[in-house]
Amino acid sequence: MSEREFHGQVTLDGPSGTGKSSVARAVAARLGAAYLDTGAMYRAATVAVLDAGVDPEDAEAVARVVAGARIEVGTHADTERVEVDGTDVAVRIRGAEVTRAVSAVSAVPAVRRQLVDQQRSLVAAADAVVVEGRDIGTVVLPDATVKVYLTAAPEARAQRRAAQLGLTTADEVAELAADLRRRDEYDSSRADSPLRPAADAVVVDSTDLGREQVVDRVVELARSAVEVRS
Ligand SMILES: Nc1ncnc2c1ncn2[C@@H]1O[C@H](COP(=O)(O)OP(=O)(O)OP(=O)(O)O)[C@@H](O)[C@H]1O
Ligand SMILES: Nc1ccn([C@H]2C[C@H](O)[C@@H](COP(=O)(O)O)O2)c(=O)n1
Repeated sequence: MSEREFHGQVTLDGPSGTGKSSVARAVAARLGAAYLDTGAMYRAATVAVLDAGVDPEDAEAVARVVAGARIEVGTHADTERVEVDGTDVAVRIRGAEVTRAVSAVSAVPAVRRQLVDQQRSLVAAADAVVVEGRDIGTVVLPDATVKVYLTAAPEARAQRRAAQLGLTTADEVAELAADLRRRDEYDSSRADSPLRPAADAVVVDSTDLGREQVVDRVVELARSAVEVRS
């Protein structure tokens, strides 16, 4: 099978900063597949909550605000489109204010139901798609063609994130590491759809792998899965 003949779904789940987005985009480009960043959807929902002046820990109010928000994301690997009620929030969703609040918003079951429905509709419209998040292999697409759970040592993740943001001091890296730990803990311990590998996921530890090596591994898994099925 050539890479471009892939039809199906590749899921990439894992903790924060393991390389899901960068790997998923590159895999989608190699496979000629659509790309869905579900974290961006929870981040967009968080923008709506913050703009409504609602406490992210107030589950009822959060659910009400998100139910009334129009959240739209693109599915092209080479461009990012994220809008809330027609406003472009692609840059804002990556800011510290949203990052601090997103775990609480994404733990609200009604928010998850709404966004999972939307994610499944977007996936259904694509012949081939790479989807990244926390619960894609376990909840959103339990019958996906290939499931990958990406991990990396916490120190490597903090260093990579620091390099990405241009932060250099030990204090800055320590702060990033603490934020990653806090989000992992929150995302893994919530009652609804906690972060965990699906039973049939292939675990890929990227601590000692370059990004391209991880991409090669995932593309190879996609190719093998289709060959085994055909
Ligand atoms: N194997 C790798 N080796 C070195 N750096 C990497 C590797 N994979 C990804 N990176 C870099 O690590 C940083 C974090 O990656 P990325 O944003 O893709 O992670 P993520 O899992 O999507 O994070 P989050 O869940 O917080 O959105 C980026 O700068 C990316 O280029
Ligand atoms: N399928 C998903 C995707 C994301 N989340 C939550 C948990 C994360 O902390 C947050 C932001 O995701 P990121 O952009 O860092 O990948 O959104 C989730 O619960 N389920």
